[in-house]
Amino acid sequence: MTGKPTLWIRHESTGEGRAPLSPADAAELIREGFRIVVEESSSRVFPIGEYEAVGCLVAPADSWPDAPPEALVLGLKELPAGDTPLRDHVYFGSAFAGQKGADQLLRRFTEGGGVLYDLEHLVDDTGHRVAAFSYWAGYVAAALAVLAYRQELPRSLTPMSKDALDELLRQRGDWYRPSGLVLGALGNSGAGACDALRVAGIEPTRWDREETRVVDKGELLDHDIVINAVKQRGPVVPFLTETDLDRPDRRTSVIADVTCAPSSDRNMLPIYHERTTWASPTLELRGGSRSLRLIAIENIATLLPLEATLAYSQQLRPVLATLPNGDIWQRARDTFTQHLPSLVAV
Ligand SMILES: NC(=O)c1ccc[n+]([C@@H]2O[C@H](COP(=O)([O-])OP(=O)(O)OC[C@H]3O[C@@H](n4cnc5c(N)ncnc54)[C@H](O)[C@@H]3O)[C@@H](O)[C@H]2O)c1
Repeated sequence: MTGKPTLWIRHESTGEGRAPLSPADAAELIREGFRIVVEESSSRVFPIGEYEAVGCLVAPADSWPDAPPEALVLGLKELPAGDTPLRDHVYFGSAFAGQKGADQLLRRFTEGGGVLYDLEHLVDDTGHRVAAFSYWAGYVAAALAVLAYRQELPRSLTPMSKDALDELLRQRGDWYRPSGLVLGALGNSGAGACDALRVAGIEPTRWDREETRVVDKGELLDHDIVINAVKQRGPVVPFLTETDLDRPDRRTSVIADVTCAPSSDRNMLPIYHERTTWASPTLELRGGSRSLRLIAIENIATLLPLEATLAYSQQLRPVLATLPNGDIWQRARDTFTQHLPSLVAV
């Protein structure tokens, strides 16, 4: 890429309501000289007219394979299955950690002469991700944990507005107020989790690195609700293991794990093996009178597509503005290239 690329925002074939860029941020990039094409979408939280009104061009849903060669396709979630060669694409490709189908996907990029700029790997010079859905992931996780605690979790969870979620969350009446602990409280997800608990009338106990130098498991499990929003970069000593769940002094009855990485060596809560889902948001870890339920949903911020998109887009826009040759993009290209040699071995 040399000059500013055309940004081509694709429809999310997974039915995702979030988008990588809001109409307001698209308008800003257009003012900075970008040409932006937006595909029509039945699932996106913003109607296509809002993009059109700020000067974006409109294309039919799923027409990105025919985008002009200079276009940089921008999306969030996985592509529809296929084997056609791919050109430059920005999205969560999930292909750099040996995931299922990763080699085939990377091969499609090499065949098409394209680069996969993985949103997970857009990092600054200290290695920090430049855009993430963290705050709203923490918010939703804590909100669902409170609702699960109160046995008020809606049967089927579908995207909603923050007002609607907060309305569910606000404590009515003078019932017992559960206690809540947020692990990783000083981080982005942690901040969201704390805010959601406060909406529910719960002032959270906030633990971060300082408070977990030596983990007091008794104190940890003395909270009705525990939210794990910790981010670890290497192998860890877990906060809890399976046997801790049977401690007679356990008060905790709902754990929400924002981290959601049961098979990772960075998992601070090796107490479950499968994530939970929108269709089945809680997993019973212990039953009976001392029940314990877990919530661990990937892409959990999808429940609030508007807030999640606005926050994400605000972080991504200044990074997009540095295309094509900003350091972040150069680093992302290097990351892509570094993951290609594994293809030679297959
Ligand atoms: N489920 C989802 O949809 C979803 C979405 C976004 C982020 N996440 C995950 O949420 C987690 C947090 O992400 P983030 O962006 O908020 O990270 P962050 O870097 O903003 O915050 C992480 C916090 O964890 C703290 N921490 C690290 N080690 C700790 C320890 N041993 N004890 C206590 N605190 C510790 C850090 O000091 C920091 O405050 C990550 O694992 C991320 O992958 C999940």
